[in-house]
Amino acid sequence: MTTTPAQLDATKKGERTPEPCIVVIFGASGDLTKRKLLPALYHLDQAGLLPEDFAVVGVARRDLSATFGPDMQDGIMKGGGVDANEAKLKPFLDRVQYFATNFDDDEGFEKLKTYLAGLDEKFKTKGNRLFYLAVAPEFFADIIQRLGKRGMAKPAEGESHWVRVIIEKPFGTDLESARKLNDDVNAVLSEDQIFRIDHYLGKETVQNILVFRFGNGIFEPIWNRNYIDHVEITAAESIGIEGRGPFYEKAGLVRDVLQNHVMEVLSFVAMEPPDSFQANAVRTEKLKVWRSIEGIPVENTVRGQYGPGKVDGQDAIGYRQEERVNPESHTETFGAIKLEIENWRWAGVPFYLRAGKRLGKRVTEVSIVFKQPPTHLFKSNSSDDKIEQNVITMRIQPDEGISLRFGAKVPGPTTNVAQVDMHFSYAEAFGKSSANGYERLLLDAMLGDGTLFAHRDGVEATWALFTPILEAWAKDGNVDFPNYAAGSWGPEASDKLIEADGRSWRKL
Ligand SMILES: NC(=O)C1=CN([C@@H]2O[C@H](COP(=O)(O)OP(=O)(O)OC[C@H]3O[C@@H](n4cnc5c(N)ncnc54)[C@H](OP(=O)(O)O)[C@@H]3O)[C@@H](O)[C@H]2O)C=CC1
Ligand SMILES: O=C1O[C@H](COP(=O)(O)O)[C@@H](O)[C@H](O)[C@H]1O
Repeated sequence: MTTTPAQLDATKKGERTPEPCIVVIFGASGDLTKRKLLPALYHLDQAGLLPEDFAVVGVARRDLSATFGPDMQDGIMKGGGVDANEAKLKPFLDRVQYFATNFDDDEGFEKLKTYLAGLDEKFKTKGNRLFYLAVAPEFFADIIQRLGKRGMAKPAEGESHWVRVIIEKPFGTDLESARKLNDDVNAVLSEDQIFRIDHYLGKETVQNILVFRFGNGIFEPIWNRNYIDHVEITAAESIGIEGRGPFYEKAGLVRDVLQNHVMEVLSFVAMEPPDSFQANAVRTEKLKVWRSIEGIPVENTVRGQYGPGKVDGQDAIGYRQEERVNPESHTETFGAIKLEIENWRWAGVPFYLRAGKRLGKRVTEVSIVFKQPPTHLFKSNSSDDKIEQNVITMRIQPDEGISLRFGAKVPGPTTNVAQVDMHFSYAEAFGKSSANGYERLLLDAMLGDGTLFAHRDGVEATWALFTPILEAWAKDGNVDFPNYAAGSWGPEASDKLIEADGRSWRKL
């Protein structure tokens, strides 16, 4: 991870160094732990951002005690794309331990409690715990209940250590299940102990949306219905479901990406300035955005599923041909919606959101498309002599950066206008970073800072928007899937959704 001078300064001053603690990862042998969590912890270690007194304990079902070290080395270096040699990894791996238990084994939890207490002695971790639930959602409530039952979820009277729990997504599958999960979790833990993770909030470029808007004086005055024609958010992936058939069959694109990642990004684009960058202030403003969306009519939604096609010049199979997927599956792998935020700033400005698997390329970006100038003074270089609109594009990934598209005079004896781009690139300005979003969020959770985590009300507010759509889709079995070819930009209906308003998706 490239560490910026500011980060290092903060670290030297001890401002961002957590207290001693043990990070306990449930689901230690899983895909997420190998590909994202251990690499992120290793990056933090290399950047000097972890406390000196620190340990990681992986918990899973299989007995991997003997092989966990080498397995993890392999996982970190290959799965996480970490560029490190054994000598650099060793001191980190010495602090990574493994504990085998079944999640439904009460006795296993009792033993885990004793084991962690032993590690406190060895690593001087003072009883502080960050539990990370990197497990299938059906285990979230169960594990928390067992922690509660064994006295592991809260410090006892007179004890001064802390206990925090990171919960992975998806947080519920609809409004009702999200409410139930919130109730179950809140029965054991107080809200300030709960860190509902959405790794998009850990991405530098997502956080930079707030810095761009509220850390500069020039953008906010035009960030409203008076100047903005519409907003587009695209989260396109070229990959398919990567062997996660059973998970994806139950989830689908809306539950996997739209309800969480895309709605989080939307809230940063649309929220009012919070009165501070503290968790409660930010959460309050995000919530107001979601609550100002007065429902999304099903006519303003499009669903799709990829069929066979070509991605990056290679043949790609269709979703229904993927392993462990129903050959007649109705699960959506693409979603597009149009919504409006009924508040003073945004009334009348449509937001078009789309996300999907196996699209033309991997790109996540937000485009703010401004209104046309009031008169047509110059000749445009475009074939239809159309007045182009200014666009601010915030590229979340890859090629992270921001660009402003505007008209410029084409050199020559006529006064023709062509569209040009002014571009800021993260990599050019700050160097390349391999951070995956989890570094920042793990660090924040160790520090007890919930600003970049989802809150109970927020999760329920976004589910309240998507549950009726999912229910309407489930009732209407009349789907014509597959309806887009792998490697394309989604179903035709997605283009029609925006074209019906005389607009079109930006070419990416
Ligand atoms: N993978 C990803 O890219 C992403 C994942 N997530 C979320 O993270 C969570 C984990 O996902 P992922 O890592 O892919 O899942 P995996 O299926 O790869 O891993 C599941 C883990 O849970 C353990 N486990 C399962 N059942 C039990 C049990 N009864 N007792 C003890 N251990 C058990 C497994 O251990 P064992 O090997 O011993 O069976 C394994 O370590 C999910 O909620 C997912 O939605 C979120 C974003 C991205
Ligand atoms: O949570 C998830 O996110 C990934 C996309 O994350 P990114 O950081 O690679 O953009 C998605 O592929 C996966 O299906 C989903 O579960």
